[in-house]
Amino acid sequence: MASTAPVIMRIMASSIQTAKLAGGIIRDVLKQGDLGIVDKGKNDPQTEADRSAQRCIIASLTKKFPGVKIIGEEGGSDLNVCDDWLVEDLDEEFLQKSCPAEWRDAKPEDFVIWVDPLDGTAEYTQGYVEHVTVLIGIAVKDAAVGGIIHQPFYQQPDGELGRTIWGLKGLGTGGFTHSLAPPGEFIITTTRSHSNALHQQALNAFPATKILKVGGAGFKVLQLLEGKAHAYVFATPGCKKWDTCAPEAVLEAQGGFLTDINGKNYSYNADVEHVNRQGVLASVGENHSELVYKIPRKVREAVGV
Ligand SMILES: Nc1ncnc2c1ncn2[C@@H]1O[C@H](COP(=O)(O)O)[C@@H](OP(=O)(O)O)[C@H]1O
Ligand SMILES: [Mg+2]
Ligand SMILES: [Mg+2]
Ligand SMILES: [Mg+2]
Repeated sequence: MASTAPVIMRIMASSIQTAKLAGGIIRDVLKQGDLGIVDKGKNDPQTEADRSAQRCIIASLTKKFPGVKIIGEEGGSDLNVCDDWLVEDLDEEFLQKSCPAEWRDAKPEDFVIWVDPLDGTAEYTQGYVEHVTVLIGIAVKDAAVGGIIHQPFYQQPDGELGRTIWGLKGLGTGGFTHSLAPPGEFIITTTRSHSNALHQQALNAFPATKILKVGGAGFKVLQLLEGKAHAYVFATPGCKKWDTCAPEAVLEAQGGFLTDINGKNYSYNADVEHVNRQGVLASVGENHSELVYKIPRKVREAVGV
């Protein structure tokens, strides 16, 4: 099965296993205590966990899929890793599923894998570990098609740490229970560490009954999927393609939308600009275009159409 399944199914099944190992590395760095924080820019920390998790993910996926382009947040990594960090196995349960017809013939050169080894780094360094996710996004040509969102610090009912959520357009999602957000309320989830005046102007335009400020694009999209919020608003540049590729694919595989603040999906081919200049707007579905029109024109003009 493993060697005959379509490439996209093998990439997804391998990414599920790889995200789990990366999650273990992230827990280990925290346990050992020295985070090795480096500032990449204003409000843009990188830790030993970001660096090590990226090496594990990119080394494992490069070895398994040598013809596939992989782009990681932390830049060029040393792929010479110990055997313990090389993930060989595929998630067998996922491999049993049937590949949607539209992706069956996609070839290695059609893919770009966008890797955010640790989403929510600021929160990780501040102890809000439940906001942390590992994101592996799978694009085919321009579109975000598949995604893995792994939560290293999610506590399972049996006490085990870690949960892995996946989504593939045309197939569906797995690893969590989908819920609808409370009707009669309008709850927005948004950044807790990258706000600015422009973003605040957009937030003020929504009739929100509650605003949740949490870290990470992955965690915010999980809040939409689990019915904790109705919309994710980030009306300024700052997020990058590795932040949104996996969350977009998982959310849209569940019937939601993740777009820029003009309602347009981003492109995820290998040549695109990494920054999502037109911000992020995500919702669980039915009224996405109404949300787009709530954002003031001034904000829209400031980020460019
Ligand atoms: N102004 C900014 N500068 C740098 N990174 C930003 C940013 N705004 C958002 N991001 C990145 O987008 C992701 C989600 O941000 P937020 O938690 O504020 O919603 C984070 O990913 P990382 O933690 O992977 O770097 C964060 O660093
Ligand atoms: Mg970062
Ligand atoms: Mg990120
Ligand atoms: Mg990151």
